[in-house]
Amino acid sequence: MAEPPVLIRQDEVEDLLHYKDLIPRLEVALRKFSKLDSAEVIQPVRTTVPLQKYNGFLGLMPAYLVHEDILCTKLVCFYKRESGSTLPSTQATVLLFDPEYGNVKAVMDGEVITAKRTAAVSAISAKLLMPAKSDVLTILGAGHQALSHYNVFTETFSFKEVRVWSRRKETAERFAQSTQGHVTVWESVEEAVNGADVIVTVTGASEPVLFGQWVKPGAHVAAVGACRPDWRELDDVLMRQAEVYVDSREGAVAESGDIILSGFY
Ligand SMILES: NC(=O)C1=CN([C@@H]2O[C@H](COP(=O)(O)OP(=O)(O)OC[C@H]3O[C@@H](n4cnc5c(N)ncnc54)[C@H](O)[C@@H]3O)[C@@H](O)[C@H]2O)C=CC1
Ligand SMILES: O=C(O)C1=NCCCC1
Repeated sequence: MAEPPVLIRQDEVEDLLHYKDLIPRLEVALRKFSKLDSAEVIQPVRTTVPLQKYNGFLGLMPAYLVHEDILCTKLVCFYKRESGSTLPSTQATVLLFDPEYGNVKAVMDGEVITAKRTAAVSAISAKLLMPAKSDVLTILGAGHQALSHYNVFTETFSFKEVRVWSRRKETAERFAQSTQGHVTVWESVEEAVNGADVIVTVTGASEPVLFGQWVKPGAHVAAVGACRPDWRELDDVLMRQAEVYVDSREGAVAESGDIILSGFY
């Protein structure tokens, strides 16, 4: 009989998962995953189960890395919360399987994995695509992803200025007080992104918050928040003037509201 699974708690994942290890591993995995007809990473577009009563979704995200023989799945519930709600917007668990026997070997907290994996991928995109001289980073949104993006972007790059905007100024101020380095708080998106070289959008918005007319030509936008077909963060002008890179075309056209609703595809 198989051993019962190991349980890896959130604080343990936090201690074990470091960007210096995560980024190179993700670069390798993304390179394989993004290949057309990749046979090395089997990762179907996730299945989502609507939780209409709670304004949320359950996402099932299985993946198999063939050569490494790693079989796992993330199970994530995510919600659109009212402003000021104290309920979590994301809850995630990652299961690691023994691919030969099919038993679960480890049950891991997925909160930190979600925060760090997502931010690390944005940092990889910036490494490849941001202007060579990037001094100003603007983060739109001030939640969990904002913090993980702040951490990895300041650990990986040398920005002269980091700005934050959130729809409630107090939330942005709280965020700025929680960071290691200095962050300036801005009251409007237009001002916050004026002259920014890199913009990270990590809001729970359903309508565009970032408009193309405000974005400096050549700036890099890491668009993270609008991960449902009817959610948006970027307007049509920005989508039309941008060169768009995605990890998975299949996933993007099924799930990205910015791509689908702008008619980009
Ligand atoms: N693409 C991906 O792989 C991932 C996407 N996400 C998405 O990223 C977004 C942020 O996630 P978390 O930071 O974990 O959430 P969070 O709840 O911790 O923070 C959300 C932030 O967005 C702001 N916000 C909410 N509604 C807004 C609106 N209508 N307009 C402007 N700002 C609004 C909130 O005030 C808060 O600052 C969510 O939409 C989440 O679903 C999260 C994880 C992974
Ligand atoms: O990990 C992801 O991918 C998530 N997508 C939607 C929001 C929750 C996490």
